[in-house]
Formats: sequence, structure tokens, C-alpha cells
Amino acid sequence: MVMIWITKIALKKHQNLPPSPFPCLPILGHLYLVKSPLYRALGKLSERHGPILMLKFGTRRALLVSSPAAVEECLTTNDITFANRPHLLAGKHLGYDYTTLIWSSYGDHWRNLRRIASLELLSTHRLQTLNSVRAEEVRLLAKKRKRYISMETLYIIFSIMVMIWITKIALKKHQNLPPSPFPCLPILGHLYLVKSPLYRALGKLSERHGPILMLKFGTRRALLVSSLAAVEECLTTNDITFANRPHLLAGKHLGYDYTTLIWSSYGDHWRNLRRIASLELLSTHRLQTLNSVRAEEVRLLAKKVYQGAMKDGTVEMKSIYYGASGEDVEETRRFKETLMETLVLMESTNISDYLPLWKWFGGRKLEKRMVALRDKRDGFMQGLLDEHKRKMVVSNIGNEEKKNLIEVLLKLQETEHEYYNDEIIKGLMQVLLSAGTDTSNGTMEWMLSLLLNNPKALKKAQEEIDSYVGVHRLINESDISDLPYLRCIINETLRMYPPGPLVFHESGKDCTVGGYNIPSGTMLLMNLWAMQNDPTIWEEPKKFKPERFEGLEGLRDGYKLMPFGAGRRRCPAENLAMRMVGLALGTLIQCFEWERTSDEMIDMTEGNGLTMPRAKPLVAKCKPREKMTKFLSQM
Ligand code: HEM
Repeated sequence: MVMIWITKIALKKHQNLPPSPFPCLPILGHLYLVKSPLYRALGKLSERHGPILMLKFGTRRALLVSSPAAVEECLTTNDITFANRPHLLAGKHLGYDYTTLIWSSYGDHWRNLRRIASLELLSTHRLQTLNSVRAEEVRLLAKKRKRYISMETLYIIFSIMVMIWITKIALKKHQNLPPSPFPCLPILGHLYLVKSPLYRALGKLSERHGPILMLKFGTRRALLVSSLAAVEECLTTNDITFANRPHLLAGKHLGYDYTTLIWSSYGDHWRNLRRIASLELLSTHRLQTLNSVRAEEVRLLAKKVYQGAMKDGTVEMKSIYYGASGEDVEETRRFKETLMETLVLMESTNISDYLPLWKWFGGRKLEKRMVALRDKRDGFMQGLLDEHKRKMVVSNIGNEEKKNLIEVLLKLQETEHEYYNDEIIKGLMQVLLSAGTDTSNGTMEWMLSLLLNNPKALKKAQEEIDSYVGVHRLINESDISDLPYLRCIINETLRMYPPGPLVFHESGKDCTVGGYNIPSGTMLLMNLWAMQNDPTIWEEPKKFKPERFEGLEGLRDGYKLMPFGAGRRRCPAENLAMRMVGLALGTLIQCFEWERTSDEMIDMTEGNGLTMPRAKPLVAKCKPREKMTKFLSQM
């Protein structure tokens, strides 16, 4: 729209046309301003925008004048110029093909009719003789004119809207596509529905129109599903069909041209990356060997909370998660910076993804920012890679077990240099670091927020840890499997605040969902948030009730709870995430007493963003538990 608008302003400046009220919609122009009574609607418009306006009614240009000076100019200097009538359909069908006095254009024919009318029918003499007939005529004419106006209005508005609508319904019936909310605007389609946070806007749409909807985002078709049955059909019967990702610009610039694990399409390359991630980097065995690294990370987290608590008794959780200490400060700062920029860029809807021509009218700015960020992220990853390469040469790492993620990948590079080139390794590192950081940290923040608003649940979790782990040692990862209530809290948090609320896939061939035909290349949007907060699926979904998961351990209960997705493209790091989040939360509960900073409940508003961040960072009152100060002061 803005594209057309900008072009028009430029053209108008050049042509010196009168001002035109904004917006002038594509195809419709100013038809949306046509309201009854028209003279009042246009009167208001002139009041607001001035006495000489250029309007666009669909394909027609209209000059609206409402000042004595302008009207005078039209009817004196330009009287002959403006002496035609517009060729409206009413004039064709009700004006004998534009040949009547009212409808005919200025010229000999009109002049002749006018002469007959003036001399033969409307002269003073004739008027007097036909007084009574004329009275009747005038009454009839007034009636007709009223009809003309309403016919024009109805015809123009409805013929365009209904034509588009009927064509679409006819096409859809023929194609058997899922229902599509009305209106689907020309060019924009349903882009006007894209509001932040998107999962909530789309959730409302599904509530109103149904669980299987076909949307049009500019040039892209998107299937929005939000029922258990539909999601199950997408991820079982059609799992391979929907195992692609949409080719969005973010994947081009921030996903090494769609070659990273997250962005690549289903196929040999993705299978290979997924195999490396699952077997080499995230397997239970590898996770166990890197147990101590994670324990150290969590201890560092507890230390920072301890320092904050000792300073003024409050902590701001977000800066603690992303904060850094020791020799890594600069590296962590740079990583955090690129991660934040990535999230900001990913959360802004890139209109060029849906309206490709947009990039010539302002959309390039966002793409340029992406390219700059790509170079920055790449530089950061290359630095890490080179540093590890140097270290490996010096120390010639032999201990297979203790190799970290980058070292595992560099070992693979030694044997298969062609495939494991630097780009593939940097892509894997980037994906694992960025997909893992905000999701886990966000979950931690929501979890603590929920517990601060539900002190009974917090106490229950602390008692569980005290009775199983005690206070003479710190909790470790292997304890988590024996702390069912802690796991219930994690599940309940992931149900209410899934860090991946909307999952994006794309179909690689035609298929059917819910009996509807879904063409190849359709973007699939699975609204996990909507399903996990649906009152028809969950009892009192808005209430934090970890107890609802008691006894359901290990069971995902079909597709009711799927914060890590399901099917081939499900999150490969569920095991790691559950361990990390469990250990971090367990440690914070074991070591500290937590409270809200005031009697007011913690504000649970969600902010804008892909990973469902909190709108306001969480600040909490926190005091080291006496029994644990021994451990904390030694950290
Ligand atoms: C609470 C933590 C986490 C949650 C809730 C979560 C959730 C998800 C979801 C919903 C998806 C999309 C699944 C789909 O497309 O069907 C996903 C994909 C992915 N996640 Fe996670 N994730 C978490 C943590 C992590 C961590 C810690 C890592 C890595 C260290 C990670 C790596 C990935 C990768 C690589 C993919 C893309 C897989 C593919 O496209 O094949 N995630 N995650």
C-alpha cells in the first residue's frame, strides 16, 4: 500500500494534482469513504482536508470542490471543460446508453436536447401551461435521482467487493481449500491481521473462524492450525510433507543461506545436520560427559544471585542470566549483543517476505540490518572457531569425552573437510547457541515469576528439594528425576508460556488436512500457545496449577502439551533444556528465599518477540538461606 502511495505522491508532485486524502487504497482508492448520505461524508472530508480534493473511486478520478471560489472556477472559466457527465452504468442502462439530457456528454446531441428542453418544455410560457404536469414530473424526478445515487453507491462498492469475494469462494470451493477469514484484501491479503504478539492475534482468529484456516500473507499462503486433531494430522500423516521451513529473508541472511539446522529444508543436508546434533552434540552420553560444565554454569548463576542479594537484597533476573564474569566478559557481552539484535530483527515482521516488491520501497532497511548482523555474528563465530583451532593444535586434545561442542565439530572437520567446512560448523554453533539461550532463560524468568505469585507452590518445591537432597550438598542434575513437583512446575510453565509459541513449517507437496486440500508451498503455522491455553483442552488454563501434571510424568498426553514441538523437526535439545532449567531452578530454590518486592503481584504481561519474553524484566527480593550460606560463600 505504502509503495503505491509513495509512487503516487511522487507522481502527484510532478503532475501538480490537488491534494488527496490518505490512505488511497490499492484498487479501492477512496471508495471506503463512500458513506450515506454522500454529501455529508464528502462535506466532512473537505472540512478536514480542504476545499479542492482529488479522490480516487476505484478506477475513476474525482475532483471534489466545496468552496465558492473553486465552484465558480469550475462553472465559469472551465464550464465547457466540465460540462460532461461521468459514464456510470446507471447512465448506460437507465439513461438510454448515455443519450438522455442528464447522461449525455457535452456536444451537439446534448445541446439539441437542452434546446428542446429549454425552449419547448421549460420555457416560461410552457411552464405556465403545464403547471400541474410539471409538479408531478418534479416529484418523479426527485424520486429517481435518489434511486440513482443509491444504485451508484451500491454498485461500485459491492460490485468490487462481492466480485472478489465470490470469485474467491468459487475458486476455493473448486479447490476445496480451508475457510479463509473475510476480508482478504487485494495485495495485502490477511497481513492486516498481523499484530503483536502474533500468537495471541492468530489465537483470536482461530477462536472466531475455526481451527483450520487458510490465510494469505501478501504473496504467501499460510495454513493456521490450532486443534489437537489438525496438528496431529500435520505432524503424523503429513510429517514429511510439512518438514520444510519457509524461505524467509531471516533464513537467507541469518541462516547461512538456509543451510543451518533450523532453516534448511527437509532433505539429506538437514538429515545430516540433525544426526550430528542428535548424536554428537546433544546425545544423552554427550550430555552426561559435559555434566560438570553445566553444573559450573549454574553455580556461577547462584553466585551472581548471591552477590546481588548481599548488595541490596534484590536481583534483576534477566541481567543475571545474560551477565558475565571473569575472563569471558568481553566475549559474553558480544554474544549477548548479537543475540539481542537477532531477536529484535527476527521479531519484526519483514514485509518483504510477504510483499517482495516492498524491498524497493523501504523494506531494504531491515534487510540491510540483517546483512550487517550476519557479518557481525559470523565474525564472532569465526573468532571462536579460530581460537579453538589454535588451542587444539597446541594441546592436541585427545580426551574424546571432554571435548566441547566446537572441538567435536573440528574433529569431524579433520576427517571430512569437504562437508564440515567452517560455514557449516559456524551455522551449527550459531543455531545451538541462539536457539538455546533465550528459550531456557525466558522459561526461567516465567517460572520464577509464577512461583513468586504462588508462594505455596514455591514452598512445596523447596520442601521437596529439602526432603530429597537435603541442605548438606547442592542439588545436581541426576536429582531432577526424583523431584516430580519441580518437573510439574517446569511443565506447567512451558504450558502457559511456551518459548516457541508459534511453530513455522512449510509443505513440500500437496496434501490434505481436515479434509481440505493444502497446496505445496503453503506455510504451516502451528499455534502451540493457543492449544496449551485452550479452555476446551485444559481445565482453567489461565491458572497456574503444577498439580495438574502429577501422575502424568513422562506422558505428553498426545499433542496437548508440546512446547518442544513434535515430529521430525521437533526440538533436538529437549533433554538438555529440561536438565538445564531443572538444575538452575532447583539451585535457586534450594539456596535462596524468594519474595516479591511489594504486595503487588508480579506483572505477567508478555512482551513482543519470537520467544515470548516478559514485557518487564523480573525483579525479585532474594535472601540466601541460612543453611546454604556455607556453599554460597565458597562459590
Ligand atoms: C525450554 C527450552 C526450549 C524450548 C521450549 C524449545 C522449543 C523448540 C521448538 C518449539 C522448536 C520448533 C520445533 C518445530 O519446528 O517443529 C525448536 C526447534 C529447535 N530447537 Fe529448541 N527449544 C528449547 C531449547 C533449545 C536448546 C537449549 C537448543 C540447543 C542447544 C535448541 C535447539 C533447537 C534447534 C536446533 C531447533 C531446530 C530443529 C530443526 O529444525 O530440525 N532448543 N525448539
